[in-house]
Amino acid sequence: MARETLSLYDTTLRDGAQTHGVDFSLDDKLLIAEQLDKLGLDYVEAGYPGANPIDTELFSEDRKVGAKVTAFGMTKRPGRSISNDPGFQALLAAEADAICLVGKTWDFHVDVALGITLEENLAGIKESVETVVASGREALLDCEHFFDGYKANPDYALACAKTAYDAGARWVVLCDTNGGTLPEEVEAIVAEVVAHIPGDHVGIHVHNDTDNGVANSLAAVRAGARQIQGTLNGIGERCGNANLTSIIPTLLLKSGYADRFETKITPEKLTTLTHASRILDEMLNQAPDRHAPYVGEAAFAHKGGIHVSAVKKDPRTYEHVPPESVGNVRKLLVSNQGGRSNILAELESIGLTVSKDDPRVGRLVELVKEREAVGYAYEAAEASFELLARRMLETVPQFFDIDSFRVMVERRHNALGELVTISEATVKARIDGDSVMSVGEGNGPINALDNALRKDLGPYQSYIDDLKLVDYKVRILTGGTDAVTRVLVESRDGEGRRWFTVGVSPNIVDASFEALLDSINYKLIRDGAPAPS
Ligand SMILES: CC(=O)SCCNC(=O)CCNC(=O)[C@H](O)C(C)(C)COP(=O)(O)OP(=O)(O)OC[C@H]1O[C@@H](n2cnc3c(N)ncnc32)[C@H](O)[C@@H]1OP(=O)(O)O
Ligand SMILES: CC(=O)C(=O)O
Repeated sequence: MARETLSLYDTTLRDGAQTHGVDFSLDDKLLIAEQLDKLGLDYVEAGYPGANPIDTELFSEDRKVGAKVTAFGMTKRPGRSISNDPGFQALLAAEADAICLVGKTWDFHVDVALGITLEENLAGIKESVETVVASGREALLDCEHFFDGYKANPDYALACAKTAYDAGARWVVLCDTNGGTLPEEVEAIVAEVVAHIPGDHVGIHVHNDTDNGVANSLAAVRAGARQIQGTLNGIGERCGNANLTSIIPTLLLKSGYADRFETKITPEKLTTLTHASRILDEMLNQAPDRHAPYVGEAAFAHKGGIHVSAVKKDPRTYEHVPPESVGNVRKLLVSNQGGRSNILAELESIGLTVSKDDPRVGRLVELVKEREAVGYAYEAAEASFELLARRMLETVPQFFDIDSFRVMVERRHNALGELVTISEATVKARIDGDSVMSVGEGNGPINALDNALRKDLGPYQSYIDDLKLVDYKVRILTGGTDAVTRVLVESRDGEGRRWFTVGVSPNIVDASFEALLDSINYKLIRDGAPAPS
């Protein structure tokens, strides 16, 4: 049976820009638009020309990509002609393939927000859509608050949508603007709309205020809508928009959708999904959501020993889709929830071949469990696990020894009379028989200690010159006087490789020092530094 076409419309760069804490530069927008285009979206709504200088500049040039570049704006201002409406003129001046207008469809909003009659609003929608069509661009109408409007006054909400369709809108998009509608309501209302407007002209745009953004979009498709609007990672106003990063793989990989519909996203393009999702986070300078469906780091991470044992036999035992189909990877975690299978899988991934029956594997499992019981967390610190395993399974060089360290924090007035806090650290190391003393300063005691430790490692210095401490996390594990501190350190080198190490101690400086030492030793081993003579 021939599959029906579904149109995918991305509004990361417009509704996503309305996310609390998100500000895109022009370059950010161009980079994300490129990713969306690679992924195979039909429309990229790139912004709101006239609303701010970045969006106006973006639409001042022809930014041709495969997807239809769409400019967003509102229907004409009440009481003004279009020629006398600067906002509408900015839209018409935009270099865009399509123009998406937002129009009021809830009688309450027409009354309260616009303060005009219901007829005036209908006339505004008609004239606005007709003007876009006459300009040679494809027109879409985002029917703002459609579902709330339909519940309050179905005839009027439908009349607004129908007016836009009759005026030539390619898509009439039903919006759950306040995000409070539930899937069963969406399904019932969309089914009623498609009795009046053909489904292949009806779209859905929902917000996630009841955590039903994805479910509502799929409900609309089941009821007959054929365009879905959403954003990468579900960013957007308030609780976000429908998450395309979840919707897209669901459409391509799940029966009931994959066998009924086709989109421009091929299985090959789908493998760029995880990358696109992470690039957006990187750009927004935020940690990716580890637990995000399909693309999160934990989406295919198996921790329970029973799971790992079965996944090694056949991944389908605990995975609903293959991770590689969305460009993600499987992770088999080492932790106190694991057994021999977890450890063997991790050893294999770091290139250590050990037989399943080797007694050292059992000892390593026990050691991991003992250390996790006192606060270590190896699933988050794979480099520290690798050091632990290598030390048990092979001979690891002792590159240097630390004889002692001292850290000092002093608060005092400087020569200008200002109150300043100074941190200084001294580290005494023995390297190849030589004693080396280094002093470091920093913006805090750990930074000073890190600087001192990495200042002079003699013959090993060139191996760690490009090592950078990029993240540092502290967690107090038990309360009261018995509290221990766990420190997780993320390091990166000049080749962009990242690794995580852990230290645990009742003393935060000691815990940090242990994690820093692991990080340096890991780098020396990975880069093949020679053992001291
Ligand atoms: C559901 C959505 O996400 S819609 C998109 C929301 N996104 C944004 O608002 C981001 C970009 N917006 C902006 O930069 C500004 O709001 C602008 C440039 C569009 C308008 O700025 P201003 O002219 O200062 O107006 P302001 O933002 O204060 O108020 C919006 C005006 O548009 C009117 N309006 C709102 N929706 C519509 C509509 N669909 N059609 C016509 N007019 C509308 C409002 O009644 C209000 O008019 P009023 O000032 O006469 O009361
Ligand atoms: C248009 C839009 O973003 C909304 O109604 O939610």
